Amino acid sequence: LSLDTVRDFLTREEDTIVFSIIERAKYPLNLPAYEVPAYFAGSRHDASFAELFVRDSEAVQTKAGRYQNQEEIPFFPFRVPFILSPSYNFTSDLYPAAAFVNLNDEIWSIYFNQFLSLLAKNGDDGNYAATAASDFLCLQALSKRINYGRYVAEVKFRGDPQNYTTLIRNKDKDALMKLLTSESQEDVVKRRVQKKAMVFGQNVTSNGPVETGDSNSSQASFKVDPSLVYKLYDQWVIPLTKQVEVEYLLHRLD
Ligand SMILES: O=C(O)C(=O)C[C@]1(C(=O)O)C=C[C@@H](O)C=C1
Repeated sequence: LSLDTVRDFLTREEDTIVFSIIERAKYPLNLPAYEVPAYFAGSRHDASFAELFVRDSEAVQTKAGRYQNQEEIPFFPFRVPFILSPSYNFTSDLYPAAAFVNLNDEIWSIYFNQFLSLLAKNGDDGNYAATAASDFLCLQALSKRINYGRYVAEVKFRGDPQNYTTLIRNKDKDALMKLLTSESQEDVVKRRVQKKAMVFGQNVTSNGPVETGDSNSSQASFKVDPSLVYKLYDQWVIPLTKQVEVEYLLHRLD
């Protein structure tokens, strides 16, 4: 585990995030998937269709062993007596007492309450299950990336244990945030994801050159507005990753 390898991981995860939001943008908003039907209120199904879809999908993937690797954390943890996949002895580089840190609740809420209406066009085509399936992929990709802040923080702690230890003992969140921040790196990340949205989301035809999205071409030629992907990282993904890093560090000496 080194700063280079964790950054390589975050870079590769960008592809998954961009592809998954391009897929979600195929469908209109499909609002009924996110509302709790009145006839469910108070019952054990008191949740939106999208939530029920994620719960059941995660239950299947938990049984299949998906969360045996600590890199991924389910939104709805689910206990199973045994798992179906061949066993594998995952080692973890995380500090055990801090490994639980995650921001899945915040990710869930931002995705449904703030991001989705910026991504999907208004409308309802009834494809609720396909829509929820693509939401699930977006949520998994975002969760994996943001909660990977635990690994980034572990690397940073090991690289400078003395300074981090002092700040952790003082529970100085602001100073921890400052010490782990690299504004130049954040800038690289945001510009790169915007470019990925242009490259992965361009319209490809069999003849003529590949359209490269320069800043003059209209945004309508991209499947997802590249500036929305920039905003996703600028306002949510990077700040939440940093919050995960701080929370992890606060438990790093427990
Ligand atoms: O690459 C790092 O050093 C990270 O901590 C990750 C990250 C990010 O979310 O991309 C977060 C904080 C830093 O300011 C820079 C980048």
